[in-house]
Amino acid sequence: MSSCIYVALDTPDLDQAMAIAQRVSSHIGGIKLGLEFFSANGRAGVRDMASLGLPIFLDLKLHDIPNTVAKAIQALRPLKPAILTVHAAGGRAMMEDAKAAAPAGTRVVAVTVLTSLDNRDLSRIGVPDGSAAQVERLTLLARDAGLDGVVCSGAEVAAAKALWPDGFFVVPGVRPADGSSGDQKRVVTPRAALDAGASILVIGRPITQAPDPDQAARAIKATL
Ligand SMILES: O=c1ccn([C@@H]2O[C@H](COP(=O)(O)O)[C@@H](O)[C@H]2O)c(=O)[nH]1
Repeated sequence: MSSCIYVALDTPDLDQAMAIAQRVSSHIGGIKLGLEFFSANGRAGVRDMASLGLPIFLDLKLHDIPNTVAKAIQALRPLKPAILTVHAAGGRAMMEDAKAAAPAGTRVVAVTVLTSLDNRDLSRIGVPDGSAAQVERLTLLARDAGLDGVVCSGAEVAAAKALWPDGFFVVPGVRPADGSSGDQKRVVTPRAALDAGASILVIGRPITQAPDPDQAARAIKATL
């Protein structure tokens, strides 16, 4: 059975990303490449990673005016990523244009509230009523814009899924019970995220920074 774990390969080093992906490939369902990897390696690097045969989640979190986001996605079309992210805060028109520009078969999902933010951070950027309310608002906006799903923390995924039962829910900020949270502020365990309704789990440092990434991925998978 395919794994719901997407490993986040947050490194500028293509060889390192390739080596980790190969080591953990039997425990994961896909590879997540973000800004760090893409800024260093571009579309050619994404193609190299895709040669491993696993689905590619291109997590660029696009957030700009609708025309700019649509043109950026058109430039990414040849890569045919399985999943692509935009920020829901870019607004409904931006999300509609993002979906229209994406290749058929690519899930476009909207980041609601970054898992590195807590309610104090949100209050400082003009969101006084907390992450739960903001995730619900932006989930409805993403649904109405025709996207495929959202990114939220495991603490909000059950409520988001109740609003959008057939949505696709990406949950980062996932940590094994004994794991360090680092810069993540809204964290849950892999098992709790899945039980709450996550479609896929994004897991980076708990696997990539472990002394033995293969063993770490295997141990996390065993809890699911
Ligand atoms: O709200 C969000 C959206 C995306 N991410 C990304 O997920 C991984 C998490 O990495 P860890 O090392 O497991 O913390 C990372 O690539 C982020 O860019 C997120 O964490 N939160």
